[in-house]
Amino acid sequence: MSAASEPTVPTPAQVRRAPKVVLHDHLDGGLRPATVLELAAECGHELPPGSTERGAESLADWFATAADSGSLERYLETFAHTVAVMQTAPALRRVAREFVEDLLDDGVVYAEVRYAPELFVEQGLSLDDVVAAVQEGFDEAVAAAERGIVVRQLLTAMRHQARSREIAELAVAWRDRGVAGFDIAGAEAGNPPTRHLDAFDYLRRENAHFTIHAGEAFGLPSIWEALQWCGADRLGHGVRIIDDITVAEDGSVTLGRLAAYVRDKRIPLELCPASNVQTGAVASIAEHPIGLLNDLRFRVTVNTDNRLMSRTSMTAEMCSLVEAFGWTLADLRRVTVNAMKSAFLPFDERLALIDEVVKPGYAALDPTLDDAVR
Ligand SMILES: O=c1[nH]cnc2c1ncn2[C@H]1C[C@H](O)[C@@H](CO)O1
Ligand SMILES: [Zn+2]
Repeated sequence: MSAASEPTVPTPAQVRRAPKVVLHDHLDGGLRPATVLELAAECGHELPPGSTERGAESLADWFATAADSGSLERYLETFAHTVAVMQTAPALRRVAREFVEDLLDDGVVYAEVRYAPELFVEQGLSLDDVVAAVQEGFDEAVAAAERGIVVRQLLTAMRHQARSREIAELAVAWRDRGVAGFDIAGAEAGNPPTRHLDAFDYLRRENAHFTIHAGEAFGLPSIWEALQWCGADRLGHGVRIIDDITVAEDGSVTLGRLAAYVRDKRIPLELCPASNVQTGAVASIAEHPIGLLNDLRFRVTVNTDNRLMSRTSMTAEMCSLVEAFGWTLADLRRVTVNAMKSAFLPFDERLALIDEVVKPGYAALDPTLDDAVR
């Protein structure tokens, strides 16, 4: 559904050029396959059998196929091969720099990039060293870019581990040096958000921002805990909120109390369609709740999650939504403005990006686009 009077169904070329905002994109899920090969050779990491001989294309296939597992746990196993090659400062810097170069190529104008610093200390880096190396890589790419892009880090704690308070403190220590917030990730079942209440309490006392992976591989209780016990600003995925929405045969829709709360409070949903299909959270893009959630005016945002594992990009995600749901340029603009409104950036900076970058970028694609953004 579109707010424009004459809906414009965008072409893939228009989608590529459209300004994009990504709030949920993992650093260790977005390496270039060729870089994985080179870094693995440098550090002696053994990749899946045959990868080195068959080259980057074949390694890309391996990641996408192995991640296409129908289970979050098996999807996450593929990260062993990216995490292993990111254990030095030069490797982290390179991965971070290339990550931003690829975002630029994809038309992204604002990105929050997350990763778990605790995973990169196997060879002696401190947590501070890790954050500094990633920031250097981002800064290099931003400085070299031909157009503007704003990039921030989100520091993730692994939910099955016990370092969340420490990582939360790290996020606060780096808050004025490129880190915009905090997150927890990893296997959701058996590791509820309330395991990390101490970290979340601390962050709230520090007036800091955080999102929580919730409602991806586990359902409503996880979303409820993330919001009502932990105080999350946003939901990483949150797709299972659909379980609290009933559509009757006549098409009328009833929201349960939690779904109503999420919509009433404008809680941003960091939806990642391609990733959800791979982990089995949804059966197909066409059946993804994002179509209904967008129609019902939840605060929907579109994200990639892991570009390598899900063989995706913001352009690809948006094109798949245009194809599956007939989304127009006005729909793409709405989710982009939604994402920018939901960013962990100061209000004036968010507003400036919406007014000076996002809206003019869409107007350049279609000057007739209705100016009223829902
Ligand atoms: O979609 C996800 N759900 C839960 N955990 C995830 C997802 N994508 C990546 N991760 C994990 C694997 C990474 O090593 C970690 C930090 O980026 O976060
Ligand atoms: Zn994720």
